[in-house]
Amino acid sequence: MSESPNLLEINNLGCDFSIRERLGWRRRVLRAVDRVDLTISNGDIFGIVGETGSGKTTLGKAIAGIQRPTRGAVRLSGKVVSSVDIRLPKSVSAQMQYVYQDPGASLDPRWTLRRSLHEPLVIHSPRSSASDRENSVRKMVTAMGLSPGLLDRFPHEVSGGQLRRMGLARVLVLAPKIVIFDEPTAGLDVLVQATVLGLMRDLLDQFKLTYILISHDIAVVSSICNRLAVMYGGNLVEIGPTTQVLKEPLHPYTRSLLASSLQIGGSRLTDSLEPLNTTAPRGTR
Ligand SMILES: Nc1ncnc2c1ncn2[C@@H]1O[C@H](COP(=O)(O)OP(=O)(O)OP(=O)(O)O)[C@@H](O)[C@H]1O
Repeated sequence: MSESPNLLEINNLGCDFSIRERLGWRRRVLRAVDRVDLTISNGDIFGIVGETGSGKTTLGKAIAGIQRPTRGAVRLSGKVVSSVDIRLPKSVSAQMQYVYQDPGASLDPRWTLRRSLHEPLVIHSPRSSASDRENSVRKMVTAMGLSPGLLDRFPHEVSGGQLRRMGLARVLVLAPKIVIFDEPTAGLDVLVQATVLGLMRDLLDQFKLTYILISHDIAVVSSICNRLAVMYGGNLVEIGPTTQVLKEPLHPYTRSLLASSLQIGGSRLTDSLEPLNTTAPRGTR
């Protein structure tokens, strides 16, 4: 079988939840994600933007294999890795990493940072030697701009920014192909946002990564992503190169998202209208 040119292909993906009616015990089906078709190429920084409850996190988790889809399939390099009846195998799950809003917060407060950073390698490469693991961990911590000396400390003994970087190091030490960031800059002030986005960019180049970036903030997504999808009510209503989506939004929801973002922080958004990759096709539904 010839290898697909797309790193990731998502076909007709859907995720339903069974939820209880407001009154009584009857249940109904909520289509959190429906009929999502997407292709992501090597090196893409692909943004998914939409309002709260539009299904961004559910979609991200379904792609990463954390949420089992109800319909459709996810293919990595042409091979089905997740569908209704296929659960992401361990060998593949290391290749697609999901990063929660603050990756530092997921580090165990009772463990030294060294133990937390070794742990994913112990799970995914159980035959690796302790010294090989230590080398990989030190290399990654250094790439994050941190001193390996910090590895002897506990989470409460480093700064918030250092902890966030340690959390990211824990994800990247597995050498994933695709990293899915869920709201990586939410709750940060604009200067720290810029630092986090700058670090993400550096790591992408250094480790040849591909990103999916989930955010409710179209200005943040536009500042770093070369392609953008707009999510509304569980559907991707618009997909295209970032510059085109910003300049010529096709869907009314995208237009209203842009209008409200321009009112809040217009200069940030217009700054990101610099030419990015405009060659990829776009569409709306
Ligand atoms: N485990 C679950 N059980 C039932 N409903 C769920 C579950 N997870 C999410 N939902 C619902 O699915 C819909 C999509 O949720 P999701 O978290 O994917 O949205 P989102 O766009 O990421 O929102 P936010 O920006 O607020 O994080 C929402 O209506 C949510 O209430």
